[in-house]
Amino acid sequence: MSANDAPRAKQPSVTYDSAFLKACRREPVPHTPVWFMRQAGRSLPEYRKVREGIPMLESCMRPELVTEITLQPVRRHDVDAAIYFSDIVVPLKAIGVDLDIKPGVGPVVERPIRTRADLAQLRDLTPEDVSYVTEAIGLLTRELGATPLIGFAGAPFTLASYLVEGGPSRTYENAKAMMYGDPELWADLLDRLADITTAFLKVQIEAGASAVQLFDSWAGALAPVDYRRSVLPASAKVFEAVAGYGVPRIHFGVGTGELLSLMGEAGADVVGVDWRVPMDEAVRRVGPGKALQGNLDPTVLFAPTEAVEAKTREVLDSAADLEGHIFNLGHGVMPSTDPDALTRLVEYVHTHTAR
Ligand SMILES: Cc1c2[nH]c(c1CCC(=O)O)Cc1[nH]c(c(CCC(=O)O)c1C)Cc1[nH]c(c(CCC(=O)O)c1C)Cc1[nH]c(c(C)c1CCC(=O)O)C2
Repeated sequence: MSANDAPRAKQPSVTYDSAFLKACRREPVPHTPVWFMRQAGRSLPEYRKVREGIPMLESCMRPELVTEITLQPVRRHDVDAAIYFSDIVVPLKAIGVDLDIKPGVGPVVERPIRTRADLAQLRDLTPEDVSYVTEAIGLLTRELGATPLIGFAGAPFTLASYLVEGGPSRTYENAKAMMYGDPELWADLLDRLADITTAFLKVQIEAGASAVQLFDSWAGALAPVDYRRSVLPASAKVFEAVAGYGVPRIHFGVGTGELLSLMGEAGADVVGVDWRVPMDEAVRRVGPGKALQGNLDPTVLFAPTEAVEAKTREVLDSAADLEGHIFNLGHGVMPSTDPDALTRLVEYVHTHTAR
């Protein structure tokens, strides 16, 4: 099936005119829309309460719990979009990869993928493998009404980094050794992950997600030449495969200042920017025709309110000439962030950009 034959998403028309989707489409907005990566999670006491005694991956498979956790930051902060509560390794778990999310560590893979034979761990993902996602998104879109829901998945490189290393890494030495030493195996691994990621995004869009974000969180570890040759083709395959749905596609990574133009080239409608590159410079690197998302340093929220406001002003000023700007942090909310600081930040952006 080519991208253009893709079934149309069950796009709830009530979300179409939201500030978030307008900004993604680079249309005029009533105010700059705001949401936060990792807005659902450990910064919220109500999250810690409902998660008590339930392991992370198990919580991702309970539709009522997923719905409640996804809605918590929307109720509390008045953000312009919800992000589906899950994790990038959920689709891998769903096809039977032996992995767990260890508190304070992150995803840990029992049998890391190092040889061609290890690829057998990765079969195709079917909607039945993640029926709880379809169910949760059905519940969520009803509750959310006019507030758009963002679906997401891990990009092939970031997923591969966990699968090859066996867990979080600072250097990605095993993944890079495969990329340089056995380019064919590497390309086959990323291609298989692209198909799994595509299937997972399609489930979310067909269930009612209004936009999707591809997290290539660790792509910043790569030089542009290696990103273009060994990573971009797999991410581009994902973006192309969901293009026909017409929902905005966001592409995000950390430390990707030198990759911004390539990340746009991969096929995104919106490029996420971390805090290291100001938005006016980011737009020059990405080029015309794409909206940008970002980019307040998440650690700024630990400073007094006046400092948060001054740094927020800087972001808004550097984004003032953008055609489409979605305000976000440059990476996820840190667990020890004061949730009230997030609520104040949303209100500040809304009032200072009201048109
Ligand atoms: C790299 C990555 C992962 N997971 C994710 C990424 C890409 C985003 C990024 O760059 O931060 C994506 C993710 N993970 C989670 C979300 C929820 C939705 C949201 O953004 O609000 C999203 C979008 C929940 C989660 N994912 C995880 C938690 C914490 C687990 C818990 O609450 O018990 C949550 C709320 C676990 C996880 N999962 C992962 C890590 C590094 C960790 C943290 C480990 C730790 O410090 O404990 C892998």
